[in-house]
Amino acid sequence: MKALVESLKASARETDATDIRAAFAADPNRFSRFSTRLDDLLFDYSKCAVNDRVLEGLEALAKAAGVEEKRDAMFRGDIINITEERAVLHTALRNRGNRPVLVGGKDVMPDVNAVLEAMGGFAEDVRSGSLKGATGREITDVVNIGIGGSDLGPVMATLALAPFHDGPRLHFVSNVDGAHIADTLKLLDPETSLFIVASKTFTTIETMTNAATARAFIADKLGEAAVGNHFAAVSTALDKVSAFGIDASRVFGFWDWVGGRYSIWSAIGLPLMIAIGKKDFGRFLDGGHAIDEHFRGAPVRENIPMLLGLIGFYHRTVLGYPSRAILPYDQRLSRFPAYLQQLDMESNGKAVTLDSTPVEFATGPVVWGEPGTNGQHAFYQLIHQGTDIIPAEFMIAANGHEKTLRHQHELLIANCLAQSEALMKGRTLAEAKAQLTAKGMDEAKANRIAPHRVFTGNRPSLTFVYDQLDPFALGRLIALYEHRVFVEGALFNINSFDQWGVELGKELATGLLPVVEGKESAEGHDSSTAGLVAAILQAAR
Ligand SMILES: O=P(O)(O)OC[C@H]1O[C@H](O)[C@H](O)[C@@H](O)[C@@H]1O
Repeated sequence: MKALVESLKASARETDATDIRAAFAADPNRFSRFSTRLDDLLFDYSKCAVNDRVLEGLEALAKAAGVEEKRDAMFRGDIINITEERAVLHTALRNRGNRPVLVGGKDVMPDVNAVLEAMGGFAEDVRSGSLKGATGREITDVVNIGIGGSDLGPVMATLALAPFHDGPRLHFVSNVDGAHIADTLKLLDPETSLFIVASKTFTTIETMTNAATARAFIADKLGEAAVGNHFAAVSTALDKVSAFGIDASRVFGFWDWVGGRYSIWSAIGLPLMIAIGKKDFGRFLDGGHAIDEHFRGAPVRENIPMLLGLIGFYHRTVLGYPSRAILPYDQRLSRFPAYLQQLDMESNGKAVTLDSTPVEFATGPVVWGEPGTNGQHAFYQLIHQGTDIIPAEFMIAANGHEKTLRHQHELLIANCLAQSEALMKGRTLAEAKAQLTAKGMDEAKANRIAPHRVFTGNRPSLTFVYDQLDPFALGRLIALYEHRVFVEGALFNINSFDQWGVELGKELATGLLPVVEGKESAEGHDSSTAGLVAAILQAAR
């Protein structure tokens, strides 16, 4: 693999692959050669630093890394999460054709369908008002209490699908910071509120603490006996849920073969289903399934997640670009970058291979972003003229939902396309100077100012265009990125499905709590930690 990566570096150098501007000038068909479509979804990667030779090299790399075999092993239900000894089957949750999926010889589909059915019944009862609070009033507000994978997916998707939201109001509480739940509870009437405690493990301290606060809110206002009417839970740890006192009829399970950051398709999606209804949630699953079928069947050069992964690997590992910016020109995708941060960085932020040896090259990039056009007025300066090259990933709908505001949508589109054009084309020193002198600036001043107005160009970007952001389109987008992360993880030869990196901080926080509470001394901690604790305790009221 290392040798293949080196030869890709050489091909990029020898073929001037990073001179994207020259590639466009030389080939009027570049767009049609380096873009592909799946129904209304267009994927344009012509503004990336690729050419045929590079793509051939990347295909060879994918073969050598066994990406397709690894993909098939995932869909088959092999134990590919080797450190946790689990299958990885979020795809079974959206397996709309009901093709049998075996785990330990047993088809999981009947259980998957049973939970989906139960969620549907519960969601529709909440939405129709037939499910009532303890005092007989309808539910107007649903609060999801969860964090990480038990929060980001539902938050992101609920915002994304606002035009389809016709159920009760939704709120999300994740942070252990008491401010989060306090600010939320202020908005609620306990008689008409329903809390969903969402936690795969049902041990996460943030979620358990917030759930206890919510429980007290109901018990204090409506009495202990009312708690059951105002809570539901989603978890794989059903024994722990029953200990919390939530009735089995309001508990929705999932399985250890669903990773937290891949769990929006499972019962973790319950808040989204309550917001948009069972039918639209089904369309969301359909979108994910469409990508699964595409990922399994399409040849590499038409396979969007495969291309996305290969190009991602190429930019990151071969060309050494340290981060990628996710820039949806879609305000409703405002939390999509945060969602992808967990998906990508928790999956591929690893430095040990599946053979338990250190990796030989750079793995997952830093993932970040904000919706356009807002980002343009904040951090795009650095993307255009900073010293790092940051591949940008744009996404835009051909149609907004606001029919009477088509003009605003046209402005949005123009801005999105202009950014990728500017990143690719840039502005030379001669062009910058000519612009200044044309405005009447004298030669000496123009020489001084022009360098500040130079854009190197050749900054890679890729663009997704879809018809409109609806449940199907969102499901498709998420699944595309899931499989992209999979392809990159397969090339890195790492386990994309564990997350040991989050453990140490949790362990130390548990150890520090008694010190922060003033019950134990800070002895044994480093002087910075001890000094910070002392300062806080001194100021504590
Ligand atoms: O769903 P839970 O078990 O409460 O876990 C919530 C989150 O916390 C952990 O620390 C993991 O890093 C995440 O992958 C997970 O999504």
